[in-house]
Amino acid sequence: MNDLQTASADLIVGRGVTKRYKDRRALDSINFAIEPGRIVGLIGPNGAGKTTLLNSLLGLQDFEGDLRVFGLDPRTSREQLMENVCFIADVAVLPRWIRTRQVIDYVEGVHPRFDRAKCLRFLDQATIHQDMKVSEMSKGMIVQLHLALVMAIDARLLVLDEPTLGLDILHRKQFYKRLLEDYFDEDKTILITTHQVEEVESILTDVIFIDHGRIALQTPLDVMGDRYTQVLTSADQVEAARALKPISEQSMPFGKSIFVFDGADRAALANLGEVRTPSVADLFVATLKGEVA
Ligand SMILES: Nc1ncnc2c1ncn2[C@@H]1O[C@H](COP(=O)(O)OP(=O)(O)OP(=O)(O)O)[C@@H](O)[C@H]1O
Repeated sequence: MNDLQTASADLIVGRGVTKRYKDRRALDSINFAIEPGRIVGLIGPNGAGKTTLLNSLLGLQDFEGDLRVFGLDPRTSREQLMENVCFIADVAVLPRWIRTRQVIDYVEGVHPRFDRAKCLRFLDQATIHQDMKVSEMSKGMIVQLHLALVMAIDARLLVLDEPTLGLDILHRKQFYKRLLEDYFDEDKTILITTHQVEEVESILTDVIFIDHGRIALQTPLDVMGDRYTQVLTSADQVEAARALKPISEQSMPFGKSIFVFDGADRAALANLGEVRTPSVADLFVATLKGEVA
């Protein structure tokens, strides 16, 4: 077994991970695991602990508990870890004065697995030339530049922290589509934090909901439909639905209500109204706030 293989099948494993700031716990003894070959959405409201968790697993800050990434402790093996990790913060951070060539020089200098020729091929496709300044690029071109940089790094773990902040919906969708089509394969794992659940959910294989420093839910999306059911009822079925102990309830116009159930029998729920699997966004709100978006 080489240094980057883990004893278990998991790429990242956290046990009792805690981060304290004086008397506040930004991470409160969390347990979680991420398998290789997955695209995981780390989703939580402001101040939930997303950035704290990313910083911990990237070795950027100290914490208590046990956290392994490729079997390595990020506190002591950050350098070795970074050979297989690519971390990109939001796409709006490039300084406007910088030229494409300078950005490429920088990434080449800091990342051992950056392939310059590959990056240039992606940029050619996007018709971004090397002397162009960021200030001369449209938002869409900046997205392409970021993608070219990301996709030219042969990292086994890609960590994206709010990658599309500041972009319009078309460019946000374009970013995720290309990431999925041109970058992702089963040897890679992508961890994305975002508030914009709707547009990322179509590419995710798993979600981790985090709130107040705790994991509220961790589930692969392909089993989510077996566990959670959303039902739209008319007014006369509301009491019957409540009796089945939904995890959330929301009133709708014309006396209708939307309920989300955890682990209830779908056939029984079908008698109450229109049944479907909740979206990730609906489930997120139901899990965290007890009402459906
Ligand atoms: N350096 C720090 N000193 C003190 N408290 C901090 C520090 N960094 C984060 N916190 C606190 O830890 C908690 C989690 O913060 P974190 O930045 O991880 O949240 P987040 O989920 O990334 O939020 P956002 O979506 O708003 O970026 C918050 O209550 C925050 O105030």
